[in-house]
Amino acid sequence: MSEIKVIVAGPRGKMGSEALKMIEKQPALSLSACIDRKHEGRKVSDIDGLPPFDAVIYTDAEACLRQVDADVLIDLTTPENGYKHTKLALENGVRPVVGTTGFTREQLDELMQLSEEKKTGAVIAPNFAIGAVLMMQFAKWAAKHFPDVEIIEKHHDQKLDAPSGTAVKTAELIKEMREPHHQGHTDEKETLEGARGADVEGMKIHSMRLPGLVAHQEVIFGGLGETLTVKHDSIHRESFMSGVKLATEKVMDLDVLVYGLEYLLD
Ligand SMILES: NC(=O)C1=CN([C@@H]2O[C@H](COP(=O)(O)OP(=O)(O)OC[C@H]3O[C@@H](n4cnc5c(N)ncnc54)[C@H](OP(=O)(O)O)[C@@H]3O)[C@@H](O)[C@H]2O)C=CC1
Ligand SMILES: O=C(O)C1=N[C@H](C(=O)O)C[C@H](O)C1
Repeated sequence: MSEIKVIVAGPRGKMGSEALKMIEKQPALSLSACIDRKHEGRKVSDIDGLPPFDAVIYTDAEACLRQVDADVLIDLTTPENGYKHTKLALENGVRPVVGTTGFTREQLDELMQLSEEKKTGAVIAPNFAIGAVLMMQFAKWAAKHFPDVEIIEKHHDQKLDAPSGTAVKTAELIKEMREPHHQGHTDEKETLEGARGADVEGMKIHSMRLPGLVAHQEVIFGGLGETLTVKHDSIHRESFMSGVKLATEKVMDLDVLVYGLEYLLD
């Protein structure tokens, strides 16, 4: 396999900096450039705490994606910027691998259509941790037998989007197995607004944000006289990196956008 040339957007972030460390360890990947909000024209190696790459930092994403010779854009930024970068990448023939969450359904549909039009593969994965992908698949399976379900996701307090991309994706997978229906007492009333969480066709999603947390989710199913809990914890962001690497390699063979790492697992 020839070397895959990568641009990373968000290199100073919690995930972006972890992605740079992963690229540094992979002989099959090379860093062509970074997209950041700061440090125009400087080398990555000039920035405190980042690995010693000679790759140059661009603050203008469009200029970067037009000018730099790259195969893949890894985006780990914010919902608004991640969407813009993904669109620009597709328009410039660079394959996006997107971990950024918080895109709307309309944005995802638009990006899928653009990817198809441009015949440029893309991966948008709300969670790159293999354990989290399995947790979502197990939850989908369980929903066939346990239609009453609530999702509790817990994250660090710097997270911008709620519910998490993982919780949204989990609810979408469960929806494929579960008929919409009300859960709980039909006369139930919230005496404090929001007490029952967000509602997706009757199932509930609860989002917790606290310092000290990384990324955690429980999917709790209730049946007659029993409950089943499917649970996943990322306790370090290196948990996401084997998935980022896999997506970066596999996107080279795609000509459509896939939403979820499960499509790339054997
Ligand atoms: N799919 C997955 O497995 C995972 C996804 N995520 C998602 O990844 C994203 C990043 O998460 P995380 O690393 O924790 O967040 P951070 O806030 O730590 O990092 C985001 C980085 O993006 C930078 N940034 C903001 N705007 C721009 C821009 N226009 N161009 C380039 N860089 C920009 C920020 O810079 P500054 O600090 O100066 O604002 C910051 O360095 C989130 O959407 C999160 O939900 C997180 C973990 C796993
Ligand atoms: O912001 C995070 O940290 C995470 N975001 C993703 C999400 O929204 O699901 C993935 C993981 O949960 C960590």
